[in-house]
Amino acid sequence: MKSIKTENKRASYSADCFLSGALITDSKNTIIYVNSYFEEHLYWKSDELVGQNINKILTKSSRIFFQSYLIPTLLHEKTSEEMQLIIFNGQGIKIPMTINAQINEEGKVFWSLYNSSKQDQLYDELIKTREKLEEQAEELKSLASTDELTNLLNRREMNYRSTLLLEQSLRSKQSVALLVIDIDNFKLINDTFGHLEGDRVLKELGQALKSFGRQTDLISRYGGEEFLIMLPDTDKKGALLFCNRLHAIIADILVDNKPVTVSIGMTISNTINTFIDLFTQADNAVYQAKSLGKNRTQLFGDDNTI
Ligand SMILES: Nc1nc2c(ncn2[C@@H]2O[C@H](COP(=O)(O)OP(=O)(O)OP(=O)(O)O)[C@@H](O)[C@H]2O)c(=O)[nH]1
Repeated sequence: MKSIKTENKRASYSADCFLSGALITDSKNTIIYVNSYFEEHLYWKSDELVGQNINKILTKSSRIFFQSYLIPTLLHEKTSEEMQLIIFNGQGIKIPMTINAQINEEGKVFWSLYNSSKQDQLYDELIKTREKLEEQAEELKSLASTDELTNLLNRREMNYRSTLLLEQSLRSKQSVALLVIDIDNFKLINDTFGHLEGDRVLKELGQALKSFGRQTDLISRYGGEEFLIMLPDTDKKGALLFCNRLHAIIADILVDNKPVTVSIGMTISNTINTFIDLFTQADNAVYQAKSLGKNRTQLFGDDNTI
């Protein structure tokens, strides 16, 4: 049995004691009750709202949502929880609110409204944090796959991408060209002009290769002064043309007013080559180019150099 004391205590509480909005509308969507939250926190006086259609406090998009979703849901389910609506406060400012509502048999709807601005801020912050983390992950990925000095692909990334590209090319029966490019007498540049000058040459060569190559070419710094390039969908003729032009643009890089030169070992894939096969062939070819006097391109398996 409830004591009289408890009953009295209950009676002294009302919807005005809660830190959330309470609102009742009738079956014609006319507001018939608002609690004091509306005056204290949303700057609406009770008599400005009671007798008015609920549309008075809803933004345009919220009205559409109210008519097309909320009311049908209430009629069908009798309750509707955690809906997001934007309402105007008495000063005309838009406030995001989370709504719980239930409908009774007479069609009266009992609304409880919670200000969700802080929740929205939290979502915003979560989204920003997630975007930041994604950016950082991208940066890390790029750092892990790029050579710091030249910004070209590093050896590990080149091995990975070349293997993929070669597999695709074998499937589509296209040939690829693999070039090993080795700067001539680079030790002499370092020893005579210092490591910083050597680094400048590496950087400039990296830039030249990048701006010269196509978007689909794989261009890497493979080791100290050795660069590896894979050209998709390229035959012997196209690759030789590429190498000739490469010698010309690299000659624009000067050390002590003299053009830098490179030796290039080149090979063209056939239908059964692996990446290791191709690399070994191009590496042998560059060795041959060096021994034949440097500053030239040597095609693997060919006696002539260019
Ligand atoms: N400045 C600089 N030098 C590097 C870097 N990595 C490797 N090297 C230098 O590159 C030089 C390569 O020398 P070698 O392998 O003898 O080749 P080379 O002098 O070009 O001789 P050839 O290949 O026969 O023309 C060495 O002196 C290395 O120290 C780097 O990141 N920066």
